[in-house]
Amino acid sequence: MATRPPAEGKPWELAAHPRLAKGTLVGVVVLDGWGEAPPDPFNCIHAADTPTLDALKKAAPARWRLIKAHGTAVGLPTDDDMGNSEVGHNALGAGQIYAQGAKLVDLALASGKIYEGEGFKYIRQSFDDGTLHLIGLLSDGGVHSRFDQLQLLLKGASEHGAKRIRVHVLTDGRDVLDGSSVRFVEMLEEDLARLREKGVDARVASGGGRMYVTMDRYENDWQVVKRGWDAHVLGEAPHKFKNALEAVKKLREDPKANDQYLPPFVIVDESGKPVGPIQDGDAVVTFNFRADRMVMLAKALEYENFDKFDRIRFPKIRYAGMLQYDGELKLPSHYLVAPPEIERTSGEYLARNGVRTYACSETVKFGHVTFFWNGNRSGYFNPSLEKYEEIPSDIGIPFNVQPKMKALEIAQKARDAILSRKFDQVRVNIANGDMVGHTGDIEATIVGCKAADEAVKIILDAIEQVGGIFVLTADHGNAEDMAKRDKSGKPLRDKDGKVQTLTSHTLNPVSAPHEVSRHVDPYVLACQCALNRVSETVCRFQSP
Ligand SMILES: O=C(O)[C@@H](CO)OP(=O)(O)O
Ligand SMILES: [Mn+2]
Ligand SMILES: [Mn+2]
Repeated sequence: MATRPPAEGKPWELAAHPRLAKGTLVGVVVLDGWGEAPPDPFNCIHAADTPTLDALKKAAPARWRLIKAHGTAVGLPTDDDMGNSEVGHNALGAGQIYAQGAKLVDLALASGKIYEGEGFKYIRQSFDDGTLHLIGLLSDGGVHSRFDQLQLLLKGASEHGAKRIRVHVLTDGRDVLDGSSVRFVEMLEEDLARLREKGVDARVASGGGRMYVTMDRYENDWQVVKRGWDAHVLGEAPHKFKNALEAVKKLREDPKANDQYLPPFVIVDESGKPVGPIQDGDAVVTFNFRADRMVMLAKALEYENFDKFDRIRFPKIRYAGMLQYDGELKLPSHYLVAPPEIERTSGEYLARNGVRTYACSETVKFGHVTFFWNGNRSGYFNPSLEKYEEIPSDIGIPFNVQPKMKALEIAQKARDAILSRKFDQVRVNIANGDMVGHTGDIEATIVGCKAADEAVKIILDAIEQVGGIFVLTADHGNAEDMAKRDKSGKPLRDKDGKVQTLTSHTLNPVSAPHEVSRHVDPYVLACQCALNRVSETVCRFQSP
């Protein structure tokens, strides 16, 4: 049980809902990456055939409202920050807004407190005799990491005694434009050159594309992490270069190259020796603040007993995460910045009130409706009341090739869970808008959105059969805008006149229902005026 004693004066018991009978099933459907934007050829949701959602909105337009899912509304540093799954599902699951990792790291860096914390003191013990390795996403996307934070950390670590630094870079192309890896590596190399002028031996040591190297999540494919381990830790990769700029430029010469999927590479010296494998006595920091895509690497770096792949060598290092990524596993045990303490989540309320819940998605989004939903805690609150079901995602096939993903399978599982009447809350994440949207393939994203709509129909039909209610919403935008735009909203074109593809999330709002029933007379959600209120309402609907 991940439950804690009640905070002083705050009982866990939920008050009865004024109108909704106890035992009414509540379906919660999160359409991942499904924002609201005007009709436009680059709005895949609009272009797709989505009769279920169209009918819902057309039948009762007043029941729908737009809610913000980006920026400060979900705890991000500024309103220029696009939404993402972690902050979206944290907000939905917790029913409250917390200053998120990005913001907490900003504050710790600005105040210098990051260098006074336990985590930094711990890794600093390696600075005299060992190397400091920084591993993370090289990007200013602000979803998993930020380039300016890496810059500050490099500067601060060297000022606090790091004499030898190796950076292991994961190229992005998902939260930022494809091809921008070259510019980020150039900027990083300039910073490292400045550090070298000051006598710090600082270099890039290895790298690869985030989706192919290191940053897998929810144990979808350990081979991704193994490729990263081999390059970062062992100094072994199929591609070897003299410096990182040459690496990304050369690897991008392949006409099919894509920053998200660059192969692993290591940087070698004149004699062909890797410049920065991780050795006994070194310090390692994973500088992403976001949890999901760092947990697997953190396990490989921290766990003595580990059988997911053959590590070949398990160096004795001092390892710290930028944040602690998993509050239940306390992983990693050392971290530079304390994560948001997401307390009293709806999942915990439901468990403490005897409400039975079922959560389901496919692997690539499974932790969104479990781990993120529960405030970045793995595991159940009360296994006798909860069932979490994972549909294995396709491995090794890009999602634009299989854009329907597992939408149908998720819907069928949810339908069975609803009709079984064994659960009071059934929540799912349907991944297509987001995962196919990230590929930048417009045709495929349109197919994916249609599949998501079909899945919604199956789930809502089942809810209707048992007389339940539903909350249908999204965590942030993605598929509704696939074009990079100028300030006036006009699509930007590259030098060949082609519209620049937007693979990232957006700043667009998402829709959420005011009222949550297709058939029962309207139950106006008491306090659903912002994303952060949805889950609180879900709790209250289910109160005994
Ligand atoms: O794939 C991911 O890691 C992010 C984008 O970086 O997407 P989401 O927040 O939807 O999971
Ligand atoms: Mn998402
Ligand atoms: Mn996404």
